[in-house]
Amino acid sequence: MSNRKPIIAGNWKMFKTVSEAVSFFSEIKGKAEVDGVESVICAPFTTLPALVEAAKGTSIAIGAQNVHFEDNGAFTGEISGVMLKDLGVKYVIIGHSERRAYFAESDEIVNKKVHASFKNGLLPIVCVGEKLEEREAGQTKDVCKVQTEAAFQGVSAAQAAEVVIAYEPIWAIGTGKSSTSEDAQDVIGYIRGVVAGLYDQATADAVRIQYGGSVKPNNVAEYMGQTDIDGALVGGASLEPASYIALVEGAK
Ligand SMILES: O=C(CO)COP(=O)(O)O
Repeated sequence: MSNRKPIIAGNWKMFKTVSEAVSFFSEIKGKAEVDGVESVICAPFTTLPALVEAAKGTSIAIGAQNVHFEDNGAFTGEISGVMLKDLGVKYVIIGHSERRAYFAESDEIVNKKVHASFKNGLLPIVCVGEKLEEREAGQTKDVCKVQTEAAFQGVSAAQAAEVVIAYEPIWAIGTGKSSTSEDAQDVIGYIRGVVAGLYDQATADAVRIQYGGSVKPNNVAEYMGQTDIDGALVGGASLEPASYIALVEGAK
């Protein structure tokens, strides 16, 4: 039905110095490169120049974990899409639940960042997902719908087709309590339907949707076996070279 290319993205969060990042990369080079699977490392800003350099001539893409929505200006401590593009970064994670929770990132800011990404030739990985109490209250799909619709506001169909969505139930992040693959498929299939409602079925069929939350080498294949799950956004298990390589291999 679709020819979506599976995409495994490691989200290192606030881990690794430049030398640790370069050493990691030298170990995954040639290994976390599997035909038919896209491999992306989303790393701290400080490591990006070295990683982009190390990734030259490989099929591994480099991503950032945040971007400011303005191109430049008096925004102390922020990094813009212009700066990331200049480095050679391809992807940027937007709206991770940790940024929503600890840095007051609203749906509106997420949307502005999605626009800033496209303006600067970066591809957004937009994170959506419910809190435990929202899940228990039966609000999972409603929460994902609101977050997805907000993120895509004013985004053209051609751009939308290039967005990667990461469905990350917050209660599954870093807890070892992963969603079952059936539950993840249920929500991700629903999110695809939300995109179809905003655009059309062809656009929705083009969008890649990852699952994230305690994905490990031993469960990645199970998620990948589901119709609508096109990859994984992985925190903890992306930090060790052998584990990251196994994730990419498991996504074949
Ligand atoms: O937040 C995540 C990826 O963005 C998931 O983290 P873990 O894989 O450590 O649960």
